[in-house]
Amino acid sequence: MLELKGIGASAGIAIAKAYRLEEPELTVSKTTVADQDAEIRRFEEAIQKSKSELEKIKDHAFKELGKDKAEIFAAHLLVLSDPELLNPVKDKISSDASNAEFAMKETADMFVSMFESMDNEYMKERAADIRDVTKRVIAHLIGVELPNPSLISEEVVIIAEDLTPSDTAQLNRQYVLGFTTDIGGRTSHSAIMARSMEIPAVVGTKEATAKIQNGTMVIVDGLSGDVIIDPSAETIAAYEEKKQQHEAQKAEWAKLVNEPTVSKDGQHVELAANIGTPKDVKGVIENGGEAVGLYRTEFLYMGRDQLPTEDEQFEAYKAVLTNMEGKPVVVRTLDIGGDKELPYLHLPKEMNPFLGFRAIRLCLEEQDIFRTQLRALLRASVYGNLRIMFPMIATLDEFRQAKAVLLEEKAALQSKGTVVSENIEIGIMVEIPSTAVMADVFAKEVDFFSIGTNDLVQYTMAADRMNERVSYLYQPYNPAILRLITLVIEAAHKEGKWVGMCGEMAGDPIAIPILLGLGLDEFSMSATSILPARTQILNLSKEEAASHKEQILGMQTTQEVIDFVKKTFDVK
Ligand SMILES: C=C(OP(=O)(O)O)C(=O)O
Ligand SMILES: [Mg+2]
Repeated sequence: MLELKGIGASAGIAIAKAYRLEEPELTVSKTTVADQDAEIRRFEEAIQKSKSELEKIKDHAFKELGKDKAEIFAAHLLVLSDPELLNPVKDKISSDASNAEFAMKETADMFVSMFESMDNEYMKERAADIRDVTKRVIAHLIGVELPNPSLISEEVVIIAEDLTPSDTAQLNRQYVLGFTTDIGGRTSHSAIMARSMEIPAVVGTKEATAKIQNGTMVIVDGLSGDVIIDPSAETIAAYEEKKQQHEAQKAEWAKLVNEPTVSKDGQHVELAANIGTPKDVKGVIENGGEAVGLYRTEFLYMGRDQLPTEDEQFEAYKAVLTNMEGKPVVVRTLDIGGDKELPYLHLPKEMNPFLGFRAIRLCLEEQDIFRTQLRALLRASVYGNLRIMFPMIATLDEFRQAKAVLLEEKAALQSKGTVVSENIEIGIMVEIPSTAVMADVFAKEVDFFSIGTNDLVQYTMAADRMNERVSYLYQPYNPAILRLITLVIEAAHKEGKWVGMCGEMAGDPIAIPILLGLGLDEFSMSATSILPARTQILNLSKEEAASHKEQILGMQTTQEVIDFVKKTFDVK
């Protein structure tokens, strides 16, 4: 039995066999074959096996994830039937007496570099398809198994170096009971996805892949951040018990689903949820969310091979607004970049993607993408209470430009007779320190702020939110962060505007008493954090929390803040 310590990223306990999700080694080298005909047959068999595997994946994707995702695999199947790719491979085997894997790789590399150098989106996508299927064929030829999380059909815990947000979105909740990764932090997007999918997860263990073999029994404790490898029968029994306690606790919280969030001294605050897809609304309702405080629309653009159309987006936004039945829904415009990539945009690799061409910066430059999204939002606005929010605003000028584009699209729609709501609030994320510092200036022009502490902390502390080696610097309760938050809340209230927070800090039991005392109006968090947060706020007095404001803001270190909150507000 061995124990690893990581970061509890999604509450709950999973006990199951390990399933290692890794990119296998697929290097090939050239050898000379004596029987070229036999080698060609071996190649054809590998193609057949790859095809039947892809057929299965395609059917599964169609059932579980819909037509769009299934089409990716249909395109892969077409590549595997294309004589323009297959014949040169066979020719190479015959003429050079080359081994099949080497011939396949050489031929595929030639097509990939040819297609990639063309200034044509379609051809670039075909290059990506060829790269993908080549991996599969070579894996068959050299006898290596490619992992495929969507084909898992028994209960497992996934072990990976890292999971991309779209890997996470494709996990089958029925069989994937939990996951653990070497890298990542609580605010990496795979962790955020895990919380919205309610899959227990521990990230940033540094050595899960080095220490855990396929098939080993593993316990993932997303509450404490512990991962137990090859546990004894007693340990399993103890964790089964802890799991049941957690379930019982959840049942207690569930009694507050329809209660308002009112502090002990009668002050109401709004508890909202962060969502990534329209399907997440069900979890918001089940967990008693009073609003959607952040709809991360970028997930609509991910895990596919082209941009979503205006109509597809309209349907998604309409579904969220309709299902929230008039409760507020803050939709954030496309925030791509950082750890959220869109391969089909073919953006050049950057040295510092979190500081690069992303979010509103990209939208103001690639206005077709931005305007399509805004039109879809404006058309959907009549189905509920829509609020539009721009991400990563660093300057007032960016906000003004984004708002001007929105108003232009609104006027254009109205001139064509489309009805658009007149009550759409327009706000911004505060996740860049310059914007927090200038909040008094912004407050005169925006309708609301939502503080994105996931990024605000990383930019203020200069500590990458994904990098577990600097996670000691990732300090949401650092007085520097608390002072920035205070600047924003005070500036907004002076102008009669409201302030929310949609970074993970909003659902954190240590942060909640501080934020309540600072006057935060709306707390937006993973849906599963809402009921514990409500329970906590029902037992806090806002006035008393506010009475500690100056003292907390005057503290010198993060630890001082933590110790004070734990003692004063009885937080575990
Ligand atoms: C909510 C935020 O946005 P994201 O986590 O999507 O970057 C944030 O930065 O706090
Ligand atoms: Mg952010």
